Amino acid sequence: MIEARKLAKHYGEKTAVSEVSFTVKPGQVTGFLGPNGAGKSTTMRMIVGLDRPSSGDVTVNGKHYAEHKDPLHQVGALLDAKAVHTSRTAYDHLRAMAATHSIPLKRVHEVIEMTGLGAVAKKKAGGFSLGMGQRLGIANALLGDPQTLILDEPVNGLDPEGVLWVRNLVKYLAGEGKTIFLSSHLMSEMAQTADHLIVIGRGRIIADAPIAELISGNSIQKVRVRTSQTADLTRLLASEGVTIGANEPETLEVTGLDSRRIAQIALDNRVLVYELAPLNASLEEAYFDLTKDEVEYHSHVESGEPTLITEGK
Ligand SMILES: Nc1ncnc2c1ncn2[C@@H]1O[C@H](COP(=O)(O)OP(=O)(O)OP(=O)(O)O)[C@@H](O)[C@H]1O
Repeated sequence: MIEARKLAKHYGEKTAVSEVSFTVKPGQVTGFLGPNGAGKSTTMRMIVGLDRPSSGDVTVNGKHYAEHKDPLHQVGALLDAKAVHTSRTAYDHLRAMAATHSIPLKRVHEVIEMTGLGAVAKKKAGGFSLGMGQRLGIANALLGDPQTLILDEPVNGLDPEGVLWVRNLVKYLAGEGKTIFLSSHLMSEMAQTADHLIVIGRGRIIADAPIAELISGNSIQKVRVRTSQTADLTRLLASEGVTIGANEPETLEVTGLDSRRIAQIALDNRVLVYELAPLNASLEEAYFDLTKDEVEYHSHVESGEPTLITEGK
């Protein structure tokens, strides 16, 4: 369990995190989302004591990270996959970590096996690809079989098999009752992995809810209707005050009425409808809706050339 209370971090004039309060519960995967520069990494770093809060407080399993006598058994973190001795082999890195935390060598072999590092374990970490570096970072986080796992962008650089492996791993660990807190910019991946989401924008929490609730509450539900009588149906639905889009022949996308009501109107007026499909809103839509005013760095592509502009600084 991670509990943040009015947690804040300022760098001079810059507020990276502004008095955030949230709880990350055991037994589920909690995703941490937000635009670039929103404060995700800073928050995660404060949880494990790598950054000192300017004010407020955060505890893991009831204590500040530094107060735990067995920190690696309490919290495993992947915050920067490049934070390894480049001249050490993966095996030596994990072995040194285990030796300094009274973790048996057997566990080193276990995490190497679990993370698929077997073939490269005796190679120097400095020569690792991004994906192999991520796997080593995850192996490191798992070393103490921690109750709480914090992963900043764990799937960054992983191949599709690796992405699937991380998804299954964190779901399995959550099922075992562990607390899992992970960030990712990959919306489709987050939608498939997380049970609960915390969304941060410009250092403030803008949503903290189960993923299904967040999607249904922050996106527009549409129904796709296929009919050869698009003109007739458009006229009939127009009187109901709906918004109708039409991007394909014989197809309408209706916003503002549910499929049952559309079916009833079509039946009452002898309009033949051969498909009626509620369109599932995506996490991406909900996310863009939630964060549209919170994005610090916008990409502009009017001229074909992306430009970075900074607001609010
Ligand atoms: N050491 C630092 N000194 C000054 N400003 C910092 C420092 N670390 C972070 N910041 C600023 O704090 C804000 C939050 O940064 P942070 O890295 O936590 O965001 P993030 O949500 O993790 O972003 P990203 O998705 O790009 O990784 C940013 O505006 C960043 O520039």
